Amino acid sequence: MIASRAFASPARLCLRKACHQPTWAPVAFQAQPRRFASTAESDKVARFKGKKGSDGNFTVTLIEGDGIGPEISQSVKDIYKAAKVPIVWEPVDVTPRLKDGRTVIPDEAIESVKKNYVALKGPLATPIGKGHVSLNLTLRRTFNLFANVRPCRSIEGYKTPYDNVDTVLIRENTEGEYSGIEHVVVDGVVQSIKLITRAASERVLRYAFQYAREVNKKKVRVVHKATIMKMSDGLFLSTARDVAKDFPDIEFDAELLDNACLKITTDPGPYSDKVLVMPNLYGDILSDMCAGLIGGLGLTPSGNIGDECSIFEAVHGSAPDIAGKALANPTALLLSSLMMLRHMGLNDHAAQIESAIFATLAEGKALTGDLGGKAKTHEYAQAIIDHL
Ligand SMILES: NC(=O)C1=CN([C@@H]2O[C@H](COP(=O)(O)OP(=O)(O)OC[C@H]3O[C@@H](n4cnc5c(N)ncnc54)[C@H](O)[C@@H]3O)[C@@H](O)[C@H]2O)C=CC1
Ligand SMILES: O=C(O)CCC(=O)C(=O)O
Ligand SMILES: [Mg+2]
Repeated sequence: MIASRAFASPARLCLRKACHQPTWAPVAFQAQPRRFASTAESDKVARFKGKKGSDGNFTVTLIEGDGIGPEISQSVKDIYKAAKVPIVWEPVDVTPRLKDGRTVIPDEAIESVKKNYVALKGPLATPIGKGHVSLNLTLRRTFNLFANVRPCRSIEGYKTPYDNVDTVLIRENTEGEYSGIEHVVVDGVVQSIKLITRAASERVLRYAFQYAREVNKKKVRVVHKATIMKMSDGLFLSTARDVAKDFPDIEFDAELLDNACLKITTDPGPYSDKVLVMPNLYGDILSDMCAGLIGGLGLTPSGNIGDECSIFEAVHGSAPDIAGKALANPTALLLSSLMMLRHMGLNDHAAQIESAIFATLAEGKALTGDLGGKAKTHEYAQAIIDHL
């Protein structure tokens, strides 16, 4: 089984006029370090699970996304209809708008997610260099989705050099290397600031420990480079050591990022009893790396979890190289939607669709091109429907 169950207004923080991208203040910046309070209250935070209407249906915001987004979203919609999942989709457009020099998500989309608490999202493309900021990151910051949970598990019947992958990466999702604080120092010299706060670190670390308990993983491991980034990763690591004291039932240790890459690709087995938690960039890269071990980005789901809203999306991007050709594998978005269903407590529907996905993959008759098959996106979705 794929492991599952798994706001503050953005402000402008620009150190120099030459800064070419709108940037953000850390969501919960605290100038003064503080001692850790008792876990009791912070561990009991309500994570809203969606809202059931009087007709018994949940309304869920749907952001279809760019590139392959509409194709894979259609597969999810078709399979959900066939499985009679009690969800009414509320599609929203997140085409960015410029407001006071900042890229913003349209108000209608923000209101929809705030109202429904839960959203499923296809990939959104980000221009390289100049152009709008990442809408993916913008959404995560807008809704304060502080933990990005990325499970990755070998698929039974689909052969890769590894048959024992079962990793869960939890990525700090609001700051770190992706804070977007960049400026030109002088011509030819730019500076990008990796912002780490104790508050945001503590929040995601606590979540990682709670998650480990919930999915019966024995250990939480911080992946870091505090040898080099002594202050930033150092703060993340020392915060982890403090938080670990509040979870005596969960073992805790730490590993350097480069060594973690070597060890996971050599033998992922020893990682199956652990939850790996890390700053933003490391989680982004390691999650694509783990996807490569099980058959690629077409297979790996994720959930962006906040205290109020949560947005579920695949690990992959808009895949412009295959967009519009019905070649995309919708499994990653589908599995993300199953994380969403479990988050909402719709476990039976999740289990039914999950079994149909894994039966279809194991049967191997209707695989998409990324898995060596010839099936079009909708043919693979139909095969899943036939297995329901
Ligand atoms: N969360 C999000 O919405 C993300 C958005 N992006 C954005 O996506 C755009 C494209 O980025 P890339 O670096 O090309 O990464 P990508 O993840 O879109 O694609 C990488 C490779 O994996 C393949 N691939 C990805 N998803 C697949 C699927 N479902 N089925 C079959 N093959 C699949 C693609 O064809 C490509 O060869 C960029 O603008 C990037 O910023 C990238 C990652 C995450
Ligand atoms: O926002 C983007 O363009 C890429 C984000 C990304 O790679 C990820 O969330 O995994
Ligand atoms: Mg990525």
